[in-house]
Amino acid sequence: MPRTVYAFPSTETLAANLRDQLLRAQDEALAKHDRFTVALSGGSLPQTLAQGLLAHPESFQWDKWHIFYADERCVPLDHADSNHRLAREAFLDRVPIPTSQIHPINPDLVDQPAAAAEDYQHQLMRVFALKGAAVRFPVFDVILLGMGPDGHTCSLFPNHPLLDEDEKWVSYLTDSPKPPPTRITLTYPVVNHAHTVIFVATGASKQPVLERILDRNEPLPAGRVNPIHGHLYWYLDDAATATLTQTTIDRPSVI
Ligand SMILES: O=C(O)[C@H](O)[C@@H](O)[C@H](O)[C@H](O)COP(=O)(O)O
Repeated sequence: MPRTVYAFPSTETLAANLRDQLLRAQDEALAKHDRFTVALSGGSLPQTLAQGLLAHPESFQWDKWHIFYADERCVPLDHADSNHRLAREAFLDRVPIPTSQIHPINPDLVDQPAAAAEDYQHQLMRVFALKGAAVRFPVFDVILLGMGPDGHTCSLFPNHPLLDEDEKWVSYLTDSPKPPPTRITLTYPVVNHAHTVIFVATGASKQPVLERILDRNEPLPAGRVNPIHGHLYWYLDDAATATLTQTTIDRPSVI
């Protein structure tokens, strides 16, 4: 798997370069098929995306975008803990993606996580409409991920049995060590079939976990993201990377 680790001097420059990469990914996707499929996580990611995307929204073909969530908390869609609400407030409400192409969890199933995960897999199946038995997993054009201080990504937490899921596209958990406890998440096979996976992590608080994952190759959940046919990018800032000593870091000229 090809891997590129970028460090930028600020969140602003990171966001602008990320926008540029998403534009290239969108154009590449639309040259192949008539849609651009993106999965988003929560945390600070939607705000960082907003900083880049909303500065030049006219560059994008929003009517081709399909938004899914890399993970979601099983709460009503307008709840303060909802990743969908976070993304809407950050940028989705301000770009013309057709509502039918933004895919939150089914709000009627937030009290039934197993059914919510199954329903979400069906939402994915409808968009990806896989043909042929050989195609087992959807291929997202881009999956955008954050990473917690414990190395979790999506809702894949250290030492959790979900790390071994190799069949389902979407799983659920009721024992997330980070509240709220009940969530659904994309599984490794889906993340690792994506065309492009991008981690975004900024700030000095990420130094210890980045040392473990990038310098020491510890198999924490984020470190186990390994796209089979795709490219893995780390979008980091100088603060996050300051203590890395073993990792080759690309410092592109910023746009
Ligand atoms: O579901 C969650 O609990 C969060 O979404 C979480 O997974 C977040 O993405 C990471 O902790 C990174 O968060 P930051 O981007 O804020 O560092």
